[in-house]
Amino acid sequence: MTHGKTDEDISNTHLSDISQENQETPETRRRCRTGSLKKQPFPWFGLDIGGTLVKLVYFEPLFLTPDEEKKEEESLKQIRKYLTSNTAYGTTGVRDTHLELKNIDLEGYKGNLHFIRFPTDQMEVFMKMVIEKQFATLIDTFQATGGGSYKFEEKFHSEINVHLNKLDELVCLIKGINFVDRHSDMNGESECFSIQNPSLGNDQIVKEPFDFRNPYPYVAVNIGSGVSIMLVNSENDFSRITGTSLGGGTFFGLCCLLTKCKTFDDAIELATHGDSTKVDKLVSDIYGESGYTKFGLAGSVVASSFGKMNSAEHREQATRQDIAKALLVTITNNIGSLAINAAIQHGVERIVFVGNFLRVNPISMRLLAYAMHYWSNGSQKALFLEHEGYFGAVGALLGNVCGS
Ligand SMILES: Nc1ncnc2c1ncn2[C@@H]1O[C@H](COP(=O)(O)OP(=O)(O)OP(=O)(O)O)[C@@H](O)[C@H]1O
Ligand SMILES: CC(C)(CO)[C@@H](O)C(=O)NCCC(=O)O
Repeated sequence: MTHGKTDEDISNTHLSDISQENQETPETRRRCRTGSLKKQPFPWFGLDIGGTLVKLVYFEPLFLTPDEEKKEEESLKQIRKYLTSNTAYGTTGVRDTHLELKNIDLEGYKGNLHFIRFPTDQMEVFMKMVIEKQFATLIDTFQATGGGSYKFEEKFHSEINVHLNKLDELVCLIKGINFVDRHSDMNGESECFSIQNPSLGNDQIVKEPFDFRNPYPYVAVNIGSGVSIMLVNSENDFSRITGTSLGGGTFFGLCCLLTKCKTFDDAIELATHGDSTKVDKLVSDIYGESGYTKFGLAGSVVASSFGKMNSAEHREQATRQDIAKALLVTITNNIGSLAINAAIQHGVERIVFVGNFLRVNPISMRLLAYAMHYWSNGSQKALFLEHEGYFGAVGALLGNVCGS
């Protein structure tokens, strides 16, 4: 939970505040006189430097006019080629090709939007790439959001002479959600989906397209390293209502600690083959099979997460897979509980879950969908978006120095 915060701390934010954090340099002022992304020189990037992952969104313009083609410097062509012809950068950078948005319209240009991520602790490698691939000869300012835009600002400036133009992470997130939802069905798929029959006992999910064109109000739950929960009243009006430090970073961190797994994908793979009931104490373990009927707690409900691990016998029986699954269930259910309370408190029906914790993670999606349905008697609905953790970076791309 967000501890020690007063109502005054929970401030309403407007998208027009997007450039409040900007510390303009003479150069950024010069470049943005016109107030339009279109007038920014290519390449167009949006950077979201999070607590665990950096997300980089790159707009690849198609169909440049002959004049623009002629003017396109050789180094710009090289950047375009490097980013669009590779799917891996160094040993840790990945381009999520399945998320590429083709032929989208941006400020009068048609182009493809590419989605790239790498671990935040590999920032040195990214900065080396910026130098080697001559990004810095073409742009001197990255539109950047996330806590790392503050943390790394000085390093970028002093080491590679690149400015980070800081944009608020939650403003970028909401702006990015809105933009991607409106542009992504060009690939023939619905960006927004719910989960069919989430109560089914297995971890497979069947996605059901959801029309997100008129979504307001909705609760947005961003599950990154930590979790932020926002009430979104309209595209330009939202507030952060609560959050929790028990997020994706907690799952991954504890899983590394307890199972010795090395990657997030391995942690999810372990969980896929685990049985959390070997680790958690259920209501049936306390009350017997019938559960605590007087207060509607079925025997299958978790009474105490990790509650069996005080017993040496149970510890011996629990596998790495069981522990990974119990961790995933624990963290997911806790987030689900905060989300449903927030939605009920504010009388909101739609709860949109985003963030990279949901990457390759159908188990959590199903659990969240089930929990929203179960705890609200069907009146609240969990929604998910295909581009999961990339909305902040998209918002940064759109929110150039002058606002867009
Ligand atoms: N390849 C990966 N490496 C590490 N974590 C991953 C990976 N893929 C998914 N995750 C999960 O996603 C989480 C990070 O999500 P996300 O990128 O949305 O947040 P962030 O921006 O880094 O964090 P925050 O917003 O709290 O600063 C990790 O904590 C982990 O649970
Ligand atoms: C600190 C941020 C906003 C960084 O993205 C995120 O990790 C978060 O919302 N953490 C939870 C903080 C809290 O509300 O307890």
